[in-house]
Amino acid sequence: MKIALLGYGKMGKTIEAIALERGHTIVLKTSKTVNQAIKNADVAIDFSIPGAAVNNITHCINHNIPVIYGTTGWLDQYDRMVQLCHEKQGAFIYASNFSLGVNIFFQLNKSLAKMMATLKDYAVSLEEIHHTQKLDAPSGTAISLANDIIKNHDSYNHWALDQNQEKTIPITAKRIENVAGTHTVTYTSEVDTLEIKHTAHSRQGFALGAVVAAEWLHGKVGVFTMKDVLNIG
Ligand SMILES: NC(=O)C1=CN([C@@H]2O[C@H](COP(=O)(O)OP(=O)(O)OC[C@H]3O[C@@H](n4cnc5c(N)ncnc54)[C@H](OP(=O)(O)O)[C@@H]3O)[C@@H](O)[C@H]2O)C=CC1
Ligand SMILES: O=C(O)C1=N[C@H](C(=O)O)C[C@H](O)C1
Repeated sequence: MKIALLGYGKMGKTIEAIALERGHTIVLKTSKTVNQAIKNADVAIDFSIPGAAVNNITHCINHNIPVIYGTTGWLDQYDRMVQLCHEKQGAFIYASNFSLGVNIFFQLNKSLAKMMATLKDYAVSLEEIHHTQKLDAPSGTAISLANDIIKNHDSYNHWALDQNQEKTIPITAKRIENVAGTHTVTYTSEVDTLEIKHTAHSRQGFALGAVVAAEWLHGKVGVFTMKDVLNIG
């Protein structure tokens, strides 16, 4: 496949290496606003900045280029982009986390939330740890985990960063040099604590997942998720 990389930073470079290993060609790599050169691509993979989301996704969909979207911190515009994709019969996948491990962790989190919903003595909290260059907090993955708990546990209807309020899942975001991404979901009662945790050892898992998603999306029309790509859940 001919791939356009929108955002050529830490993730863009990791994706390039994996895409080349898997026999793909990189026809565009840019850290600037998307331009006409994208029209040669079979698929675009975007790991850039939240402020570029609407422009980059719109540009790709208007040029009939399927989009794999990994940038986090822009979800207030998600429904608008989904609508555009349907209107133009484009192809689009957003995932807060493309790694296989985290997508299995998402399923565990949902099952655990269903089980814990009847055990009212336990309070849930989330912690995410990332490298110090990360622009957004909480992480997109932590937001996905929190939203999945809210859907499956009737004691919660909001999440909030560093706040303990009624019916609200508190999220703590820590920034430590060189941490690729660690997420922990904790249920605590007076008598014990139950935790599930995912630790990324590098960016390889995210990058491989994004390339696998691009291979899967090529030739399809519609809005999909990693659950469709990995056929889980
Ligand atoms: N979904 C997932 O699985 C994962 C998601 N992410 C997310 O991906 C994003 C990027 O992460 P990371 O690679 O670590 O960040 P980096 O800061 O290393 O890279 C971002 C790149 O985007 C460039 N850029 C800035 N403006 C634009 C624009 N308008 N169009 C295209 N590129 C632009 C930046 O250029 P310059 O430096 O010149 O400003 C930079 O090269 C983040 O939102 C992060 O949360 C990260 C890992 C996994
Ligand atoms: O910025 C990162 O690095 C990461 N961002 C994603 C997120 O916000 O959840 C995914 C992963 O945790 C790494």
